[in-house]
Amino acid sequence: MASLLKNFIHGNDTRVINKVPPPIFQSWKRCRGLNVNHEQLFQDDILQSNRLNELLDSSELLIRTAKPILQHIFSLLHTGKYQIMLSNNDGYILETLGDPSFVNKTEKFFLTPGVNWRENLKGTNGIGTVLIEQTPLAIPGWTHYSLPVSFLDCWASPISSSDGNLIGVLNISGEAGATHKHVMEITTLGAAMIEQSLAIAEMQARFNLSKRDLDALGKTFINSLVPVDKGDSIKTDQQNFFVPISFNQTAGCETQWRGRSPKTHSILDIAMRATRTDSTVLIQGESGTGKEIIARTIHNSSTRKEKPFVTLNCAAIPPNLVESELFGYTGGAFTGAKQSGQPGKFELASSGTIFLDEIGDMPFPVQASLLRVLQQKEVYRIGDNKRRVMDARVIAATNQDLCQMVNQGKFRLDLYYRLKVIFIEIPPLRERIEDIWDLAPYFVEKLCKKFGLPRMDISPELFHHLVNNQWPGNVRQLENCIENMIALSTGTSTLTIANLPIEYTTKFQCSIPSFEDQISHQSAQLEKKLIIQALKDVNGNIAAAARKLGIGRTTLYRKMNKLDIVFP
Ligand SMILES: Nc1ncnc2c1ncn2[C@@H]1O[C@H](COP(=O)(O)OP(=O)(O)OP(=O)(O)O)[C@@H](O)[C@H]1O
Repeated sequence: MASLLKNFIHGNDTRVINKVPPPIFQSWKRCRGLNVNHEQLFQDDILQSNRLNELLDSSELLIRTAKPILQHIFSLLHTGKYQIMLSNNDGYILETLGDPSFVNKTEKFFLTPGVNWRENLKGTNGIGTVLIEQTPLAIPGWTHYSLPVSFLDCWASPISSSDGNLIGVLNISGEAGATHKHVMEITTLGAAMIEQSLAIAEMQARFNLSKRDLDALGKTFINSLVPVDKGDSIKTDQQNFFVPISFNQTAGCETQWRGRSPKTHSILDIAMRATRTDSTVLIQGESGTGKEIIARTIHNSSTRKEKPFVTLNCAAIPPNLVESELFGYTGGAFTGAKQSGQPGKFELASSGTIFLDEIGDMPFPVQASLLRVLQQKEVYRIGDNKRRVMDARVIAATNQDLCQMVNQGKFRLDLYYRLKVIFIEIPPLRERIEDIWDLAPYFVEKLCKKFGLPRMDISPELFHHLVNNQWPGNVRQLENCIENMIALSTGTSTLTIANLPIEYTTKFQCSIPSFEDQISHQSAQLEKKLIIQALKDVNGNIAAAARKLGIGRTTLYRKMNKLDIVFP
């Protein structure tokens, strides 16, 4: 393999071009064009300690955010014979972490903070070449343009800020020729984790800043309106002033419903449109996804908001009592009935909203009575023939698949359609994990207030743990987990993984796919991408694609089959 580079340096491009990955070939061309030294590695551009300290200070956020992630990914590199490096977007190494015996070996090759690894200085290498190509790359030892570093196999991935600017590179180096499993995937995942942590940190900073600005703005505004000596009225006006602000911030939605995912946005969008009418709404979603909170949001944002919001959990009361709970009864209507009689939930919800939770558990015979009420807009108490107008808006919720229940004859088709005039499906939290970025800090703030504790932050590692869990109990489980951590915390200002109760750590291990599994999933995706690209490049010619990929035709067919690749 090393002879390929020699051939290239001597100008034999045609011998090399098809045997070297295109980004490496381009990099070699750049290095040759710039006369980068092939035999020696020069000590160009190494920062003196004062300049290095300045650089480390100005990169503090990136380093602080990346450090725990570097430790985490180092723990995943099983043999430990690796060195991880973080560089900035100028190619300067900012931080390194590695196996001490291996680092001893690499130090003399300048893999230390303050050394610049731009491609024009050091030739083809993980940091420098990725800074130019801006894509994850594997740089096997023999592809390094500078011979002295050919003893290293490297993998590197770019790190971008939330606005898409390149801010650095994550590079992992190991001994060339050794067996390296999943290092490319670990590198790209590590870079993605750093990007995610930075986005969270930025968001927290922005939130704190805007809260400070808002407080300052509030004070200025009040001071300019109200004479300073009227302490009480200042307080009242200040409260009034903040009401429209928080109302606007939640896009007109009067119940706090957190979440930034497109799925949550579209749910809120349907919910807000539902407030304009009195049509029945059916909300479907797993337990703890927020069905009740969305029902309350619809009620609180509608013209009915001053009227009652009455809930009936159809699964929580004995089937024989559901009817009397819903419609009420007259005195002595049945054994055990109150002498004075009792209004039903429909009457109690008059002009407001009735929320029928777990509607899938409504007994079949009661479904017919409910349908009648919805159609005729009137209720009769059990044992009574006095007609009462039913003007409550009905919102029903279920965690079962009602359509399937209809097919199985367990739920009435006509009632199903009556309820499903507006349909809202809330996906499980694991399908909208971006929401955790809003939900977790929201619950921390809410629960700190509840327990009378000072504000707390969430460490980036804990955030990663939270966003990587499957949350089978959805938002409720997340809230309970955070409540647990806060309740058991002892004077900490930042919640970390150490605050997770043991049983939760075990649960995390059980419920999330192992890192190995995640990696093999990622590898499969990567493999799929490469195969599709190769097929595209050769217009679907299987033999040519197999040659391009360096595998046999049968293997390619087998892989296409396994990865569901259909290529016309
Ligand atoms: N988007 C959200 N923002 C803030 N809190 C939320 C959100 N979604 C759910 N919650 C909170 O999570 C908990 C569970 O929500 P909710 O009771 O609405 O779920 P549900 O789907 O009705 O559950 P179940 O099916 O078990 O009745 C509540 O404490 C609720 O306040």
